Amino acid sequence: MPANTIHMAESSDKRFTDVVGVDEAKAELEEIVLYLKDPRRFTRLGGKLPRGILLTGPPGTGKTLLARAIAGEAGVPFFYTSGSEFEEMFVGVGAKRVRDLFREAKQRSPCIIFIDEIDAIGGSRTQRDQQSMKMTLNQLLVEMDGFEQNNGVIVIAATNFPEGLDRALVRPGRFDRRVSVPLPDINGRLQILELYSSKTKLDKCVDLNVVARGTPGMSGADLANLINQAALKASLDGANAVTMDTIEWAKDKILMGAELKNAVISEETAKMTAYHEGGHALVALKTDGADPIHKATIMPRGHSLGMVMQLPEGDQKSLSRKQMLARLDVFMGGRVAEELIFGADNITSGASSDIYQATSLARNMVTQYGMSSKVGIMFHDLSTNAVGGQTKSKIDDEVRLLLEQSYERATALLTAHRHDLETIAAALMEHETLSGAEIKAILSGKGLTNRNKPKPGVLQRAAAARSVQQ
Ligand SMILES: Nc1ncnc2c1ncn2[C@@H]1O[C@H](COP(=O)(O)OP(=O)(O)OP(=O)(O)O)[C@@H](O)[C@H]1O
Ligand SMILES: [Zn+2]
Repeated sequence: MPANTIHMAESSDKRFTDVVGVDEAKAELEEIVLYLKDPRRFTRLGGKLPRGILLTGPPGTGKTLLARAIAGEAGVPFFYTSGSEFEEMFVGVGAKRVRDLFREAKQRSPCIIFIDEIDAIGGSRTQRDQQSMKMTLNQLLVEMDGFEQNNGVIVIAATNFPEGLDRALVRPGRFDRRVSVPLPDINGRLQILELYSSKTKLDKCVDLNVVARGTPGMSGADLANLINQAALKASLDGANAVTMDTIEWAKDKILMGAELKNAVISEETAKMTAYHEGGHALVALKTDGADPIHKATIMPRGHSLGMVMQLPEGDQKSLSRKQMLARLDVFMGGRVAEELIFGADNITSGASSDIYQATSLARNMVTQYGMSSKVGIMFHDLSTNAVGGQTKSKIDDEVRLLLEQSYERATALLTAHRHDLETIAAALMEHETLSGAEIKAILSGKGLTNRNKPKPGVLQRAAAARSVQQ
């Protein structure tokens, strides 16, 4: 096949309603649709557009689908390519392909060029032929630099590894708008499950809220697959509807097939994480000098099962001793909560990063900030041999003391407010993510007011209506 006929424009029948649970990304992309519908009018009215848009996020979260939906909404041609495709057939033709692609796209404008896995040409690793890749990448940069604002071609690229991209690609005037397409939260998962089960007959025992709660870490593609597998199994079994058991079966099947096994967490782990993060949050809330909580979450991300994010107030170039002690206490809060609720035998390794951070802070207090009377106001450089054995052990004693006292303060605090800890943990298990304000509202008994809780979808409402009737 001659290289210049390889790029065929598709017409997309996808719409924004086909992509759910990623509302923020959709909102950010809406103006692109307006632009594509009438590029000249848009720019005449003063609209400024990014040249290229980078969709970032884990596999299967709907990046390709979103790009197709933009084309569908705007009614413009969609050129699909993937980074690996440029090089895979004949090494060295990548640059020519890029040139051909853009030429064709300009002829069909307004239109969308979508480049999946852009890291395959724009990344630094895994390339067989560095020289050829560079030429491909350079050609892409040349094409993008040659764009005029109103020529009607929008380039959208997707990657799972934005960090690995060549700097030149993300410079202003190139892929200068980044839109994140994250794994869906509980509400998003519910919407995706509803979308894909709308054409499937569900038994009334199926509560998609429960399924959504039990599938953290799954992407949209996983959830679509979950419903599909369950429907297949039900029809093979000759059943006339998908039951909760069938869904459990499908979930196991998917988890076994994927590395997701670690990503999707068990109910038990979720509970442990909820108390752990709840412990951090409650100590932060009740300790004078601690930074305010931005949010707490038990959504797994990377290697972490959850986290509490704090927002330091103002611009903190230096911290007081009181603020440092508060930080130590907040670090301790996670482990202390685990121990308090589940017993000393059941504490987990989940606190290892907390312990590491607390220890480094305590050590800095002793060796760099002159905050230990026993060690004195003196800088000790532990990375050299300049610190004698006796001093070293004195330093260790002081660090240990700081950590132990902090552990005791956190234990006293969480023991006294155990009920609040349970309230936060329960709310985290229900909602996965809570803002600082929401945590305060829950503790003051106000509950969550204007939060878009997982709304009972059509199917649940129907199921609820059925169960009331019976
Ligand atoms: N948010 C979503 N809403 C509806 N369907 C989704 C969503 N996310 C994923 N899907 C389903 O999963 C399929 C795969 O998603 P898609 O190819 O768009 O993911 P991607 O983010 O481009 O993944 P990759 O990084 O692996 O290319 C879609 O065709 C769709 O069926
Ligand atoms: Zn922790």
